[in-house]
Amino acid sequence: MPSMSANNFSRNSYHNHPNQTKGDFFARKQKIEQQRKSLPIAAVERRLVEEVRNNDTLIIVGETGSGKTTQIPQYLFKGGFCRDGGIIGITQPRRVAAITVAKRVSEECGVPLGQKVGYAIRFEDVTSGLTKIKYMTDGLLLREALLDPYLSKYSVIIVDEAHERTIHTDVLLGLLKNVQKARSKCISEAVNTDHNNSNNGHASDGRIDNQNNGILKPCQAKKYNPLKLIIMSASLDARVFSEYFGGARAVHVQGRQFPVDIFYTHKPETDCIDAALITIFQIHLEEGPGDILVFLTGQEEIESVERLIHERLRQLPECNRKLLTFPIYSSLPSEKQMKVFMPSPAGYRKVILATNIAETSVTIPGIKYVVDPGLVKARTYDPKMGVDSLIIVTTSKAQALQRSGRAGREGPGKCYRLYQESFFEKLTDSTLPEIKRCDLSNVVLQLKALGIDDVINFDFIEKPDRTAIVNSLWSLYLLGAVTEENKLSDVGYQMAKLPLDPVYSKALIVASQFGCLKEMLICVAMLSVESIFYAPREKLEESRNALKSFASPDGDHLTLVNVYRAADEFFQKNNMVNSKEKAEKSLRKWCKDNYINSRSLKHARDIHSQILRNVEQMGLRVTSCEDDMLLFCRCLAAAFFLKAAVKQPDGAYRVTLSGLIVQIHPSSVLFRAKPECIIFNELVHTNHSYVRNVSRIDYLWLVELAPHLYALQG
Ligand SMILES: Nc1ncnc2c1ncn2[C@@H]1O[C@H](COP(=O)(O)OP(=O)(O)OP(=O)(O)O)[C@@H](O)[C@H]1O
Repeated sequence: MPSMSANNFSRNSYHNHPNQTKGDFFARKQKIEQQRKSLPIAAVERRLVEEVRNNDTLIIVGETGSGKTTQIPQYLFKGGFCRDGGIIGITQPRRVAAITVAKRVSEECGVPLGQKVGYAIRFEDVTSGLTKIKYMTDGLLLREALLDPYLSKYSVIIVDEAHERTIHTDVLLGLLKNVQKARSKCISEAVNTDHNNSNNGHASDGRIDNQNNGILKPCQAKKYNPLKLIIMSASLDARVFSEYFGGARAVHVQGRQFPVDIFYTHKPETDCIDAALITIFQIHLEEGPGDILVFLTGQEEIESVERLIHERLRQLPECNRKLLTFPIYSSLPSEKQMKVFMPSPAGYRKVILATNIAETSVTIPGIKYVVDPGLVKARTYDPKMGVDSLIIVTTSKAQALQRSGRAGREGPGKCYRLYQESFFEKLTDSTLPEIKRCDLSNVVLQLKALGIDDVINFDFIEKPDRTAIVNSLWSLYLLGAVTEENKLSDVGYQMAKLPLDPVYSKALIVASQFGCLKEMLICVAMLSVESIFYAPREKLEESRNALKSFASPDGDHLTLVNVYRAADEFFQKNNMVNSKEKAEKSLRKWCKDNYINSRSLKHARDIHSQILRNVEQMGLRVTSCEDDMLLFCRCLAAAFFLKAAVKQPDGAYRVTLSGLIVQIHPSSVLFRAKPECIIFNELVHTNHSYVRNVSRIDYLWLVELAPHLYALQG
């Protein structure tokens, strides 16, 4: 093992715009005021507001930490952009950023969160009638467009961190371009519109009047102001966005608040984990105070680095052990995620072990050092096989820049890149847009529901792979969402209304016909959250035993239903004799005793209530199949027939549609039972192809219940 001093870094000074006045000794409010004033963006407040006034679309590129996300919405509010009742909406690619930035801005404005400043993410809306500055995920705004195609309540929409090019951002850009055109046209032409049609382009049942491939009809001129659109990032290629928006103006905000020194290694590193550990300890033992943020590829890597840090700490003298670790990754319960934002106790140094969830937008107080091995786990999708793979790839330059930008937000910072400078030069400028590497069924369904029938010719900023679109259309057709004429069917329209993946939406519709919607609602809610079961490495045996008490011989779906019902029964019993708070506290203890992730369960309960409301509004029949498990398993086959697999002589499984050979994931209750035929919800590729969330079915049910696919296969 290399010694702790093995990492040698060459220094590459990065930026120097020191402006470190920080009112440590003032009261918090004064300190915040001071901080705001010292942000580079504060110097150009007036100019920026003018630019927005003069341009309907504006691209703003400014260094990380310069104040774009937190300040621009406040400047625009002050500049009168909400005067006519309009809202300023800011989209973020990640939930954690939407939440934490909204919290910060509400604090800066001195108002409780959810009033003037709020946030909305899927299944969580912290806004009110008073909200004027609304942070949200890009996916959420996309769903809002389904109900309100003109996004009429917004006067300004800011697409932040556009360089990330998430699938939702790309689709949003196309929609926003459309909305903007329609709203401007309303004003300039003041066309003679049908004043009786108060639903603005929606047919009487709420559907978009789809005459012209989603191009919105000019609407009542008096009703809308033009939509101001701002595209923002620290690291985007302004030219691409400007061209897409017909030569939109781009402005660059110069300067950063604090410098970040970048260091590279002299030699290539062969073991990234070891190199990261060495660097963490170098910083801890040799550098001044300040917390450390380390970028790792996933939960497993984070857990092993955390374990190794604790092992190495034990070898150090007592006085050097004041180092605390905090993990953050997407499936971590959010109360644990939020712990990274708490200040470290006096005398201690915090090490945050993060995936790229902490890469953009967020400010983690106390971070002075960033350790960046230059790797990221990226999702890729093979449309032919229907396989989602998570593979480790090198970051782009844009990602490296974002990562280093997490330091230097409260004072000068340092970023240690665990690769050579020559390697950095070879990195691609930006990451491959998600739309080019993801399953598109959900997007295609949403676009169709928005009236865009010809998805292939939709004005994407960058066209997705044609095969991927065609395959998504094929799956939607098999699910009954799209007709043979390539139109959205009634079922498809119902599916698009639900905030779920198309297969899950379809499962709810099928279950109402089978008479087991109560069970399917639970099942879908539980499948929509990550990591219901909690299996700490040191208590694997105990957690497995706990799982056995809920396990159903029919598979993971009924096991999830059993967990949910047991928890609900426990809660209801307690709630009869105790207050709700006490009953919730007991439920958390029950979860802990049963190795269940209480936050995920709570999330599932919330999702359950929301989708229950949704299906009731849609008029679906919510009944239970009681003890008729056979009926429920048949329903699973009817709902999830697109993902079925048959056992092979060697115990592996052959996926019926693609022919791919897969294994049942060890976390499944059917891992050992190995039934003849299964349906599953998830196919992941790590070192093997695994299927997760698996249930036992009879192959003949597929032929009977999905004849359009299986009768042909014989
Ligand atoms: N939660 C917070 N706690 C303390 N300071 C904060 C917080 N959020 C923001 N700040 C301060 O405000 C500055 C500007 O943050 P902001 O997110 O607006 O920058 P940005 O230009 O959008 O950066 P990025 O491109 O990295 O998203 C930060 O550098 C930091 O000094």
